[in-house]
Amino acid sequence: MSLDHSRQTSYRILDASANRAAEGIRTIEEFVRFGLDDSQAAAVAKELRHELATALSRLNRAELLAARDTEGDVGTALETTAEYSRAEIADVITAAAERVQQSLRVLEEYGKTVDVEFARQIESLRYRAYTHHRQIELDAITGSRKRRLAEAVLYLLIDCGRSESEFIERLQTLSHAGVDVFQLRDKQAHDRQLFERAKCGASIAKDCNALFIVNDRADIALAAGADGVHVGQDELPAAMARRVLGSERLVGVSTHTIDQVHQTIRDGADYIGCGPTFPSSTKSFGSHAGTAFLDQVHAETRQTPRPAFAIGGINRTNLDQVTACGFHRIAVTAAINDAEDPAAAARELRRRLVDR
Ligand SMILES: Cc1ncc(COP(=O)(O)OP(=O)(O)O)c(N)n1
Ligand SMILES: Cc1ncsc1CCOP(=O)(O)O
Ligand SMILES: [Mg+2]
Repeated sequence: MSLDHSRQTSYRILDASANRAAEGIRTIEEFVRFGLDDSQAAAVAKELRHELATALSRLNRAELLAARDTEGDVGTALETTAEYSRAEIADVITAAAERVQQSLRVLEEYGKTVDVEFARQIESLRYRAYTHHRQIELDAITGSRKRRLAEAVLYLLIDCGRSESEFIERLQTLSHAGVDVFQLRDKQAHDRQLFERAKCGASIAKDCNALFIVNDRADIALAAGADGVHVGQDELPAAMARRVLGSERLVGVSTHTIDQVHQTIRDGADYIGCGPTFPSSTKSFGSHAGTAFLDQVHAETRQTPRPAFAIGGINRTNLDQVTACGFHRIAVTAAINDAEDPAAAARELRRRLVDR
């Protein structure tokens, strides 16, 4: 092969692979943006696209275009049946992620014959794309809400607040301080106010990468676009809440006995609240399930993993008793909302839940 022909072959391969990589990255970016509504992941996806464009700008575009010969490409007629079998979005993402990895690898290898620095940039992009796309593939398969729930340790119950602006500020401050899940629980608020706050809270929480759950009301959770609902033992059964919300959103259920835990898991709840653990200034109870219940849940639910949040009177003073039961997820109201510095309280609780 003459030198000229060899260079033209490299450019022809680079041109085709660059297009495939860009298409694959864009396919995944669209899912992150419109399917996951995940602003952080969308920003990373956009960065990857720009990194590819920056690396490609090192190549001579005129040479790339001159080398392009789609009509003469013997590979265009070869299509596999697999290319047309995409039963679910997860299949689309898997195929796109594989396409990106393969085409970046091709760019890297043939790029070495043209510009070593280009090959280096592509290699670093390939690693970044691998990590990013792996997470998105997981999200597509398991659902991003479930993944974020699985990672959550600090869950805060909040009311509607004095005003919408105060509510927004509280959500933003506390999510930055480490609250993973917010639950709108306001027994005094009218439906309209609950709906308005739920709508606003769901949108703010999404931007902050936190989950937003509505207490008791599956209808309001759905109408407001919240991430899920939390129901108690005397409220809508989990299966009915699921019917209202569908499989994409989360259903959490309060449990006070081990039988309820087993039943709740059978009913398909995504997480459980376990308590009341200690006397609470937020809600009064005739009796408390206590830490003995937490011990029992921890011992019996290791085989059926569902995130379990201890609730009821938990604060910085008694937290160690909760973690000693093997619980590293808590749901609180007063410990954060009534603290002199709620953000500092959230940061401390989070640190102690994570540092084991
Ligand atoms: C996370 C979490 N766990 C338990 C509860 C209590 O729910 P419920 O028993 O329905 O009581 P109310 O909150 O409705 O008074 C919860 N809200 N969140
Ligand atoms: C709603 C609820 N259900 C069981 S305990 C509780 C209140 C939780 O708030 P606090 O953390 O202030 O006890
Ligand atoms: Mg309830």
